[in-house]
Amino acid sequence: MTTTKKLVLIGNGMAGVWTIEHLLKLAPHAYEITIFGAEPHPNYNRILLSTVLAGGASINDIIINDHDWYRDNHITLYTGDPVIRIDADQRQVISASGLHVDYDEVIIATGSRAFIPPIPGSDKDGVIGFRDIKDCETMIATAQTHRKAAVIGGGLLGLEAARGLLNLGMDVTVIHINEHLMDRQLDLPAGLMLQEQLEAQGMKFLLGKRTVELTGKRRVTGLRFTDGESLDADLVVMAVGIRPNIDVAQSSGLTINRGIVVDDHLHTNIPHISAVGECAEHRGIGYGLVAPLYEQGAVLAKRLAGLDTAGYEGSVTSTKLKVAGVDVFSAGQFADTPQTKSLRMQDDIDSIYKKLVIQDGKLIGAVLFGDTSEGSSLFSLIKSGESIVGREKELLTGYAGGATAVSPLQRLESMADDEIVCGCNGVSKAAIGDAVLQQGCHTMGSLKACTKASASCGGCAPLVEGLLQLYAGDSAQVTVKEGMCGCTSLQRDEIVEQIKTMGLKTVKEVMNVLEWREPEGCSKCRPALNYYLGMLFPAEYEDEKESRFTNERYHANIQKDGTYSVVPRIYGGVTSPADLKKIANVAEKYNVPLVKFTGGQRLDLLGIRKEDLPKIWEELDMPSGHAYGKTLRTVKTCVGNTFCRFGTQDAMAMGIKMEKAYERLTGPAKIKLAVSGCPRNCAEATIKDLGLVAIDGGWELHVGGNGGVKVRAAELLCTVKTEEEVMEWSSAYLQYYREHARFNERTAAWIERVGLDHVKEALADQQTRLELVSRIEETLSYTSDPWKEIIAKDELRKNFEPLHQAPLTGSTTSIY
Ligand SMILES: Cc1cc2nc3c(=O)[nH]c(=O)nc-3n(C[C@H](O)[C@H](O)[C@H](O)COP(=O)(O)OP(=O)(O)OC[C@H]3O[C@@H](n4cnc5c(N)ncnc54)[C@H](O)[C@@H]3O)c2cc1C
Ligand SMILES: NC(=O)c1ccc[n+]([C@@H]2O[C@H](COP(=O)([O-])OP(=O)(O)OC[C@H]3O[C@@H](n4cnc5c(N)ncnc54)[C@H](O)[C@@H]3O)[C@@H](O)[C@H]2O)c1
Ligand code: SF4
Ligand code: FES
Repeated sequence: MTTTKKLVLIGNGMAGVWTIEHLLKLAPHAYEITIFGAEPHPNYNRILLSTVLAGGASINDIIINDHDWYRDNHITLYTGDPVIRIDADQRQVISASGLHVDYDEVIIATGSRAFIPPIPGSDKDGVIGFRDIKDCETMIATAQTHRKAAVIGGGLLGLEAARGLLNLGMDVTVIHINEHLMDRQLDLPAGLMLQEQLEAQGMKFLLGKRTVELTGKRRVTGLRFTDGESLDADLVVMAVGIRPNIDVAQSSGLTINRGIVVDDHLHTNIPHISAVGECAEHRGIGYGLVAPLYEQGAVLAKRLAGLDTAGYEGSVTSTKLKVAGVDVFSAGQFADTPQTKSLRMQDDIDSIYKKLVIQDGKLIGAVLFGDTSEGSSLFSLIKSGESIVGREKELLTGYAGGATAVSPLQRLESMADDEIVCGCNGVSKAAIGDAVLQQGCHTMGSLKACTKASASCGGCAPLVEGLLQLYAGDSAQVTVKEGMCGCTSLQRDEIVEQIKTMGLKTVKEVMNVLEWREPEGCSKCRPALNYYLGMLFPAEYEDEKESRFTNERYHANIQKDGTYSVVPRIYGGVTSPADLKKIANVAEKYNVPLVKFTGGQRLDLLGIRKEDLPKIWEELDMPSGHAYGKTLRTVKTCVGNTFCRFGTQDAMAMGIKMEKAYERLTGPAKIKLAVSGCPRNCAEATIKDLGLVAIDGGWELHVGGNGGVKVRAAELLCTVKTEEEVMEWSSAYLQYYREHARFNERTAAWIERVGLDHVKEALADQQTRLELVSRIEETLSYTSDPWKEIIAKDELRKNFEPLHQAPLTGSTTSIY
């Protein structure tokens, strides 16, 4: 007869208890289990403390296993009683309260604690880390009585803490030692984009700053920095990294380096004592994210269950910042080395950045900002180590589709059953398969409720969705794709309809009333709602600057080195000596590094510092060219019949008339126009959103063209005789597009989707056209020149002052 062995787990946290859960599945009756926890709570999801702080969940919501679970599984739980020592000779675990518990096997899973750097004053009241429920409760309580918070450390934890404190109504400044945020996960361009988006949410930053003292008597009142500057603060949250909890191991004679040294089977140097989680160090690495810890736990559980296991060989990690409204993803090695090659794509209009790091033909790292939809498939590629030769660029643009050697479906099929799909919640492929096939979960919602997959950071949602489709086939009801983003399942037309019928007037109101899943929305839905509201209520709606992308907030295009470009409006591409002189004078005075003609026949001044923008606009005294926004950009013209012997109409005059009529017009996406004086079409009018081509005795209106990534020839909408008719049809078409396209949808994609016949039909009736004309005219009547507005208002000018500007280049140094 075999006797049940005694297993003691030290540490009631995420890695340890997950190992026990796994063990119970593999060998339910093999051990009599005792768990010691230093905290007074049952096992909870530490990851979701950020969500609790941000107001998105309660403490109860984040409990993984309540007291009943321990009881049902015959586990003895001692909470609030830390273990102080293991007596390996006596095979006993000794707790602070004096308990001695016998063991056959013991697991140390004591995790980490927040690193509190030895800055003078860091022991004052009001200085805390962010690690457990207690810290979270302290922050929530402090926000009720105090206002100013400082977070030291601009990493994942610091930024999630800062977002939570903002939600609690505090004025929050993040102090970061390096020149860009999340320097352990992101490169400079992504770090800068992140900073811009968080600033727009109200977060303040002091970058490249080292704190030397926390001031105040008993309670902290402020911080002092090496450069002599200071900052007031009633609460200081330290988020500068973690240190493994090794006290028990130290007092028990285990081998310790930075963490408790373990081999591939999670053995320590003393028999029958294993370690798992953040307290363990495997092959010189201590992990600070749950996915690798669960992989360790799976190996340990198998070994303790007496099953063969190949051992743990280390993990590639991926992270996703859990801040609503910001999409950031980083996996593997993001920094360049002499052995690596990288591909980058930067879209400053929509604030999207992608970087792939490649070594020996394999993907070894990726950084995504703004559009993280490819995150999980890139991460799978990094983990699989398969060759990506020949499809690197498709992977970067996200158009890999059929070009991949292994299709996404094949990759999902070839995943091992015990591979973790949702790192945050330790959900394996097999668990998802079970939920779909055995428990009938055929929607993302039911799958989430059943397995918790995708319920934390959301980074695994595309992978979970792929598996849902793999297992459920045609009966999968994938709802996430239906909405305009993951925050809602409503489609664009439903949202616009609801805004109209319910008279919703602000982005916040729309999100509240239409029950957004993410209370703050995300970088996809916020700008979209802002546009729809402005389009529907041009007279009353106050544009929400924080919902706009960087370029539109600063009315200039941000460049890859953090400087801006300025493009003044030159109607129809026709300029004058006086305007050219103004541009030349400004370029000379401000040492503008580059002056260049754009593809749209304008002059672009590149390399301008943010703080110089208002002065330059003032001195130029020209209207904004809106080269940065989802607006009318340019009307390109040929010389037409004024000079050209082939010309049949005055293309320049027509182009200038149109540009004056529609300048400052906002749209779902940018809008480009052109006018050619004859069918030779020198202004390339047939690859524009709206292009006029002159013919004998009239004009052809071509629509839905595009000369960008996916070239599309425009289609003929109509042929008209007079300039008045040109303006009537143009206005009606542009307004119809404004009212019906999805946010971010260029006319080319829109017409491709709805069909030219639909547009022709919609505009066929003159009465309808005139109503559209009157609506576009009303909208245009409320617009004003943004540069002039900023020049005139001190409070707007202030936004351009170099407040806490990080140096734009330089090396990253670190820490402690
Ligand atoms: C706010 C926050 C957000 C996070 N977000 C993410 C995320 O989005 N994604 C991600 O992958 N990771 C995230 N992490 C990190 C993740 O929570 C940790 O990697 C994970 O919790 C580590 O698990 P662990 O079991 O090793 O340690 P823990 O979960 O810390 O558990 C260790 C437990 O042991 C207890 N203990 C310590 N000493 C003793 C002792 N002597 N006796 C008894 N008990 C003891 C501790 O009190 C603790 O309860 C986040 C962390 C925080 C703080
Ligand atoms: N979404 C997520 O995945 C998530 C969220 C929260 C926490 N975590 C995990 O929790 C752990 C702790 O997170 P973290 O952000 O503290 O660690 P981190 O090491 O990722 O970041 C700490 C940051 O603080 C900066 N720093 C260091 N010393 C500083 C100083 N004296 N002054 C100002 N800045 C300083 C560093 O440059 C670094 O960027 C990590 O393991 C992290 O992976 C993950
Ligand atoms: S499009 Fe015709 S009118 Fe215009 S420049 Fe070319 S040839 Fe001349
Ligand atoms: S990986 Fe974070 S929720 Fe699944």
